[in-house]
Amino acid sequence: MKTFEELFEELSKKAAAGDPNSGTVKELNKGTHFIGKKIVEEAAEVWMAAKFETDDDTALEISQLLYHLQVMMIDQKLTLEDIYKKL
Ligand SMILES: N=c1c2ncn([C@@H]3O[C@H](COP(=O)(O)OP(=O)(O)OP(=O)(O)O)[C@@H](O)[C@H]3O)c2ncn1[C@@H]1O[C@H](COP(=O)(O)O)[C@@H](O)[C@H]1O
Repeated sequence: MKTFEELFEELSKKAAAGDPNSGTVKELNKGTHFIGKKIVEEAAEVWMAAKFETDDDTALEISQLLYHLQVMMIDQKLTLEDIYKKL
């Protein structure tokens, strides 16, 4: 189990290191348009899981949406603080 902050730190380090085995690095290399499409896709999966699947399925889809949002934050060079200031 990991927190939102721990995941962001992990992804930021992988991005900085350019780890070739990292799915995050591969996704970042595909660019903003690709990441945006993943966010829209995962958001729809959250909606469908909430409507038709179990709580556990919905939690999984929400975790995946949060992951892709973090990838977009890194792509856009946004920090956690940048987001928290808006909450
Ligand atoms: N939390 C996640 C995470 N959530 C979602 N995903 C990615 O998002 C995809 C979502 O799965 P879906 O089945 O919905 O999507 P899909 O379209 O069927 O799958 P793809 O064709 O996109 O692979 C997964 O295949 C992963 O590629 C994630 N990839 C990585 N992480 C975590 O990120 C960290 C770094 O991962 P790496 O960069 O790969 O080392 C690790 O701690 C991982 O646990």
